[in-house]
Amino acid sequence: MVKSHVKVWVRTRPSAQPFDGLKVQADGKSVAINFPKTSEGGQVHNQLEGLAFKFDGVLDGASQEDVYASCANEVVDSVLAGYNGTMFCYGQTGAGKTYTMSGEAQQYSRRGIIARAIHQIFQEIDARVDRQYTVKVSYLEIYNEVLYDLLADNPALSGELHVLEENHTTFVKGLAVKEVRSQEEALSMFFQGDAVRSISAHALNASSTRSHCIFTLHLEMRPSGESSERAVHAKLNLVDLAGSERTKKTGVTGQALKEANFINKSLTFLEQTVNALSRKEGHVPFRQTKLTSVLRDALGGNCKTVMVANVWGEAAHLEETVSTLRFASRVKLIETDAFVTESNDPSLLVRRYERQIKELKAELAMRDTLSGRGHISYGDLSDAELRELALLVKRFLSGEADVDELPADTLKRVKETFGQMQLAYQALRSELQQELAKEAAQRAAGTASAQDTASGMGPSPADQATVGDDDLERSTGFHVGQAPAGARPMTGTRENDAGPPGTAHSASRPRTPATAGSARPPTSIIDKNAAFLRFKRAIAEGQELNEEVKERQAQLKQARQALKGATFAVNAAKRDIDSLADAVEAKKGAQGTGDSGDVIDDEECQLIQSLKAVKLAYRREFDQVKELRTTLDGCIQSAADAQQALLEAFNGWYAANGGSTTAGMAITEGGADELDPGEEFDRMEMERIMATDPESASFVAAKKQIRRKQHGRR
Ligand SMILES: Nc1ncnc2c1ncn2[C@@H]1O[C@H](COP(=O)(O)OP(=O)(O)OP(=O)(O)O)[C@@H](O)[C@H]1O
Repeated sequence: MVKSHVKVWVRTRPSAQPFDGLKVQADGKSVAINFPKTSEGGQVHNQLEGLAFKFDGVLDGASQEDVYASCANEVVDSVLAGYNGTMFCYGQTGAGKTYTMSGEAQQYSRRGIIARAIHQIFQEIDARVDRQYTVKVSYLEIYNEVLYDLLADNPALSGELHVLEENHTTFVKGLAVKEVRSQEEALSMFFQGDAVRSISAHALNASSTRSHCIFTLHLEMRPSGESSERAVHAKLNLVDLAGSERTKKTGVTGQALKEANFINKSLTFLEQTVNALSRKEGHVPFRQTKLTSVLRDALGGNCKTVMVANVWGEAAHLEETVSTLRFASRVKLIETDAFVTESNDPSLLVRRYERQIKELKAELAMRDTLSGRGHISYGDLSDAELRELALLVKRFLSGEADVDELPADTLKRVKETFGQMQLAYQALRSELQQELAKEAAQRAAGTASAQDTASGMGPSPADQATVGDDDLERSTGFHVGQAPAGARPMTGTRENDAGPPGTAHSASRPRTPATAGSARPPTSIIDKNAAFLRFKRAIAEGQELNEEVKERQAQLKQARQALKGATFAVNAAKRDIDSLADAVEAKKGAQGTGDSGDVIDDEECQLIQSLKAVKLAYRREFDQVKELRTTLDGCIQSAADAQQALLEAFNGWYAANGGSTTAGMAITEGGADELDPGEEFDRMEMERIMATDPESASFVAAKKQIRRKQHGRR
């Protein structure tokens, strides 16, 4: 942070009738004013004979070039070094503020500070190959306490700007900040804005500017290339204030009087602000007016600031000159704290983080390989993996897979497993509710038409839907039991009520694998499972596809084993490397570090050669692990594809044979295949029991289980 006082320079406007009581001292920094005597020989000014002021410099009769070199050049250098800078011209109407800041547009030699600053900035940009710059410009006008954007397409309609405060700094919300790529572009922006500035003829100035204007150059600088995501931001505010005037003296009326009142009021607030700052008061009334709000940083914040006090050194303007110099001497007391503002470029930061993630993943993969976990993937599960997991969860729920088979290698897989369980649970609950409702409805209808049934007119018991079917139980792992009389489906607990449409894939919800998703309509799951069995066993297409599934699953198993073997070999090689490296170190230690340290004996030479060989073997094994990992991925996909093909073919066949393609189906991979004719008979028997005498279902089921165990023993 650089603490500095605001630098103040005084510039005198050339005059044909200079006031001889105004003297610039030999040091080039001080001004002395000797007040004239009244006709009666008294003092005109508060009984004072004179006043003396000292500034950073007095520019008397100085050319535009000299003015720039003396007081502007240094600020612009600071801005190019990353500090904010502000230059402002203050003085009475007609004292030469606009001439100093903007100059005379028609004459190049008389161009002002703005044009010269633009030139200096672009000259520096052209000369620096080690830095990249982005330059933007804005042009703000404060006229009668309203903010206007002089670079807006229609500046007259741009009065919707607001000064906002953020982190003790202010900015104008809505002000256009336009990028310029060359000196020409920046200058044409400046001229374009200048052309729409509020100018009107005045008694003291034929082309008086009736507003405060701030032309700002916004710079963003960073080292060339992509090496750094840090960027430095700096602003250069070039401010041309409207001129103060004594309206009684100038006799302005109408619009000019209104403008003068606004100008004087805002300059009075500026003076109050400067007074508070110079006296280091606790409260500084920045917010009293737009001007002080906008100049907040320049006056007491993060900025290097220079003021040019323009004076019109004629006897007629003595009072205004004294007032300007008094104000200037107070401004000189103000301290600012300038510091370089750095920010991070988000796009470059993202690239750096991506690089880091890649490196960390590689590191993790290496560690996993070394610890025998080379097959683990930390990324999102592919659709094939998701389908495989859904099948595994279903097998687990139906009791066909052991809990040890569930993945526990990464948190992602564990979470996904729970997600799949949640999906399966919701689907089952929905199906069961529907089955229960159907059953209850049928029972109610059965009571009502008992007469019809007795006379053989109702549906046969075997045709009725069942609850607690053994196959269902087997496929889900849940015991359904018996629906209580009068059971009704629960409301508001359907699968679809789990969330609004489209939320099923949100981060907090389990992802639905392509073959296992979608809400299921009330169709008999048992019938469809039985049909699936038939399709795989008795239908040629189903048999063929089922064989394919089995073959690919066998390949998958083989690929897993191969990967396991290769991982084991890598670990063995790593262990060999470690022990050989230890042996080499031990040998070196035993030989000591004398002059003969570079000479090695046969044994050490052999150890080193073995180490080299093992390292080579390790590299080979490691490459093989990588290759096998790719093969395994392919096998997972291929097995899932085969399963998918089987399901699709089955659905087609099922629909063609009168089944509903939307009916839910518990895929009992392998398990359902194991139903023998006896079990098939059991299942049919259970269906019949549930239809005729549901209360005996538990009894029958228990018997059946015993039968199954006996069958297993056989
Ligand atoms: N140093 C100077 N050298 C030559 N001409 C000057 C100088 N200073 C001012 N002038 C001339 O004086 C006139 C008034 O100057 P200018 O418009 O810059 O005053 P101002 O302080 O901006 O007034 P206002 O507040 O009314 O806008 C202009 O015609 C300008 O060319």
